[in-house]
Amino acid sequence: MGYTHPMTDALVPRVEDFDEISALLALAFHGSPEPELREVQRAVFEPDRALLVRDGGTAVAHAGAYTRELTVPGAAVPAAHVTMVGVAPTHRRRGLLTGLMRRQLREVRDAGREPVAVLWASEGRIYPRFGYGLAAQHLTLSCDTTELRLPEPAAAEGPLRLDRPAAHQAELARLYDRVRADRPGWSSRDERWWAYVLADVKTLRDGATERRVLLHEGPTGLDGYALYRTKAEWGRGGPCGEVRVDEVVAADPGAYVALWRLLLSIDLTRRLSFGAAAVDEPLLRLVNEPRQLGAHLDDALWVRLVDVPAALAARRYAVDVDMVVEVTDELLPENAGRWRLAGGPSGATCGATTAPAQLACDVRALGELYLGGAGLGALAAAGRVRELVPGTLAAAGPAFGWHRAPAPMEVF
Ligand SMILES: CC(=O)SCCNC(=O)CCNC(=O)[C@H](O)C(C)(C)COP(=O)(O)OP(=O)(O)OC[C@H]1O[C@@H](n2cnc3c(N)ncnc32)[C@H](O)[C@@H]1OP(=O)(O)O
Repeated sequence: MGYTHPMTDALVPRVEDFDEISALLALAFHGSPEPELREVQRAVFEPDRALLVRDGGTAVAHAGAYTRELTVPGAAVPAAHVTMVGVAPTHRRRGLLTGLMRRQLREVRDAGREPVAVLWASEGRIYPRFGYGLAAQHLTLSCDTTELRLPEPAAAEGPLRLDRPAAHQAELARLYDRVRADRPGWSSRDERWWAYVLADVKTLRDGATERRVLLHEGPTGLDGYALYRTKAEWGRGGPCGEVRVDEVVAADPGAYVALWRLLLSIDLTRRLSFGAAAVDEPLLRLVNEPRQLGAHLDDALWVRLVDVPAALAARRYAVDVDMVVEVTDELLPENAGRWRLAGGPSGATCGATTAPAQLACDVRALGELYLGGAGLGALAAAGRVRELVPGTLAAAGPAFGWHRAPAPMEVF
């Protein structure tokens, strides 16, 4: 049986189809189906949220979603975490992805539970056409640690312990949840997600050690942890090993510095890499030579407002804002029209209005602004937001910002 139109032909797979989906994604991402990784991914797979296209019985296109919360400025909102998107090389550029994205967004919208969708894109050019805007960037650090010093501690730093991460899952989860509340871009992690995050697939270690957790004890218990591994290397000048940091979570500045002090000075290592640094990572404000952090800017989260008024009302705003915005949305026409947003640091409302608009933009620009990481002024300067009433940008710009930059953690 061949396919005719992916909007109608995409099926909701069964859990038993996972191996086939996994093989399709390995094909699309140029990997080989790897049994240990497959089991880790199977544990978080949500078949009832997935869409699978078959051609003559063979899986040729897939898109999935995870049910998680996303921290946004001042709140956490249910968000469809879109994932595992792939089309077989033999079936690309025939509109399969377009059909899957349209159907997925329609289903999320009609279910009415998640006002936004969020994803990591393999390539930035794929998702804007579906209304996704680049809402969060991140830094990858590649440092020569011999060039970096941290300030001496003002007071004695708490004790540090090293252990196997899995032995501390519940403690890590409690701390993560405490810190997550104030970090737009972090996603909720239930037990399954913690198992996913802590899984340490051997074939993905690239010659490095197993993953370790570094724990910092504050006066009232655990207040910081780092997940990392090391890789031994020897050169003509002697040891030149590498520290590979996956995650640093600290509820207290003292814990943060203590963790980094150890990570930056592990014996026999000379380099450190960290792929999940925030654009406003405190380390940039601590080291004596920020340039030597070797920071590289990358795109991270792409956000799509699925229900514009519900999404805009769900986040908070840095300062009071009251304005009317005219929105266009080709894929979800319910979002198009004029919306009055009235909000501030303690909450917001948003509803349809016939009042004249002060700003105009497409739904993608709103996705870009949603986590507080993109400037309204920058979008206006790019011609992507139009100021219809002079003065609106200056008044509304600060409202859409936030005191912390959005900073995603794991790639999902
Ligand atoms: C959230 C995630 O999982 S991100 C991971 C995405 N997956 C991958 O990168 C794996 C490898 N790539 C693929 O599997 C496929 O190429 C996909 C999924 C990116 C695209 O699937 P397709 O079915 O070929 O997309 P489709 O035919 O619907 O293309 C729609 C439009 O997007 C464009 N487009 C799609 N993918 C790309 C791309 N990678 N680069 C540039 N343009 C692209 C097409 O040219 C087309 O444009 P047009 O409408 O102007 O003709």
